[in-house]
Amino acid sequence: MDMATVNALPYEDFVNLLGNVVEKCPIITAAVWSGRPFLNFAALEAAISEFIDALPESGKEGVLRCHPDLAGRDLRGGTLTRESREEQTGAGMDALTSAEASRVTRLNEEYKERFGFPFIICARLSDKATVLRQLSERRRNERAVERARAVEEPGAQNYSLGRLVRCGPQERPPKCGLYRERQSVKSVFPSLNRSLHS
Ligand SMILES: NC(=O)N[C@H]1NC(=O)NC1=O
Repeated sequence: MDMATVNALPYEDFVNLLGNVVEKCPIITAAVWSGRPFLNFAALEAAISEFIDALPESGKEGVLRCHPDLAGRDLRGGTLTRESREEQTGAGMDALTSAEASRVTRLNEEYKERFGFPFIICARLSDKATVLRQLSERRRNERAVERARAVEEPGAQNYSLGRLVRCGPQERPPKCGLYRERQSVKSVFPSLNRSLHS
């Protein structure tokens, strides 16, 4: 989908399509909608980043809290968003041994107890060894350090912004962040085109 199409989307379609670019935080998409028209992909990406960066620390922590635990009850109970399920299963979170699952659960609880928000990692860029190692290491960070680390963590990846919106020919793929990193647009464009014009 190109930027002209994105810019022309009515509010409802804009939020229906891009509302989960930051996991379960459609308010971010609803807020940046008023920034249309976006000159290019980078401008849309920047608007999302700037909204998150402008949040008070409590707001940033709220965005972090909207993310499901890795290998948590949402995965076990089948209540993850489709995108989170793809990400977590892609990192092997559904294929842990019972010892690994117990360790992830314990470390997740310890992490949340210390920081007040869940451990966040870009599962798409990780495997279960990376998840276990980072969870074990990062739980010892200072709070402010870890909050910044979590916010900057390459996107906990639903439909990536780059997957929904085609960068211009000269544009670089978006930086990672809490929203989903670039994917190949072709892989979803036809279906999105169908969904928008169904
Ligand atoms: N806790 C956490 O990182 N969850 C997210 N990460 C990711 O890539 N998908 C998720 O569900």
